[in-house]
Amino acid sequence: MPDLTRIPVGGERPYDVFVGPGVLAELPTVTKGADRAAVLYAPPVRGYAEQAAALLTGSGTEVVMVEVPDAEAGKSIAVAERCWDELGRASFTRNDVVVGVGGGAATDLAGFVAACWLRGVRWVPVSTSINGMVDAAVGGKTGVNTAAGKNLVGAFHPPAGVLCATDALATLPREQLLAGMAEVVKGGFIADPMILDLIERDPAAAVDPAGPVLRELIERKIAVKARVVGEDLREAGLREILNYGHTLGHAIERREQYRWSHGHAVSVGLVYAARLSVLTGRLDEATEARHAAILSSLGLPVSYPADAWDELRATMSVDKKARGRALRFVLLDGLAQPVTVPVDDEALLAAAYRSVAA
Ligand SMILES: NC(=O)c1ccc[n+]([C@@H]2O[C@H](COP(=O)([O-])OP(=O)(O)OC[C@H]3O[C@@H](n4cnc5c(N)ncnc54)[C@H](O)[C@@H]3O)[C@@H](O)[C@H]2O)c1
Ligand SMILES: O=C(O)C(=O)C[C@@H](O)[C@H](O)[C@H](O)COP(=O)(O)O
Ligand SMILES: [Zn+2]
Repeated sequence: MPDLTRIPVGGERPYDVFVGPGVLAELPTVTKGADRAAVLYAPPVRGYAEQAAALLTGSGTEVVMVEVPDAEAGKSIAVAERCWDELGRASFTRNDVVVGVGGGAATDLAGFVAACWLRGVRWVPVSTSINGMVDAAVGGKTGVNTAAGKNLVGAFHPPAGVLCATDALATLPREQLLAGMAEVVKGGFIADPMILDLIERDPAAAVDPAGPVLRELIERKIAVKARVVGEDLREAGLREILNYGHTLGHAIERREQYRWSHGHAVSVGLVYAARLSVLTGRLDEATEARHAAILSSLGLPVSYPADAWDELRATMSVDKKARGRALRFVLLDGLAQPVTVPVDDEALLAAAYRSVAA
């Protein structure tokens, strides 16, 4: 029997997240009833996608394999259109299912392809990266990037179930594993401080894919996300807290033309958001200092070039939380007390940037 944890996600279309080694065996159950499955994957996880395909074929499902460009290069309308062509060629119907295998980029794309095909077919992310497991695969936010910015085109389309393949972490490049920890740390600051305690106690154990601490951290962060998206799928309010650190983070990703990983950009964005929380009179400096200390202990970046501010500030204006001309930030009123507030004081925004300016 595989050692799996089940984390339920509520809301109008509830589903389960399964976490653990051997979780792929659940795929035929989660896709039950589909005549066809399109398995979308990027080259680094081809072997894993082939295992998924073999299981589906073995359970009587016809499989179409669709290899997509890796990482952010796959999150484009052009790639999505190629996937829809494949679904058309395979005569995909509303009875069929899209399976996305890989990191957050592959599952964001797969979910978006599924959300649009026939105005919405079932989909299942099989997540193979930390970022994917603790964040991207859970919650039904799907989408692609455009020239205007990150994730600006997409849909809320909850999956039929989520499989977090912790055994796949053995092949995840170390840098990607560490990058994924930025979203885990985010979860600690906005909702579950035990995450921070566990990392501070032993940062090396926290990123050991063979040890129990990383598994606990993954499950804790999934539980945070499950609680939030179960209550507010469409980001009408509460869900915005999951964007802590992302206003600046997304701007950095775009400025770097996605050569920086999402997690690295979010890491800098978290330090910035913490400083802004202090400057707006909300957060104490000790909690602010924990941000950079914890992120640095995991080998994550906490600074960015000083001369980039003007460009980053301009990009932040297309952040999805903005309303009219006003930027809105997720800040902390204290540990695990996130709030979304408008900040229109340009001097304050620039002053907060000095905390990350290298
Ligand atoms: N939808 C959401 O709610 C949400 C949440 C967080 C992040 N995201 C998105 O997720 C993306 C970041 O996800 P990511 O950090 O997983 O990056 P990624 O998907 O780009 O994966 C990073 C790299 O690791 C490779 N990889 C993944 N799993 C592997 C494995 N087991 N073995 C070997 N290689 C493996 C990938 O192919 C890629 O080369 C961003 O596009 C971000 O916007 C979305
Ligand atoms: O699930 C959410 O909601 C999040 O904000 C989680 C983020 O970590 C994630 O990067 C998400 O893709 C960002 O969403 P966006 O709407 O700001 O693009
Ligand atoms: Zn994120």
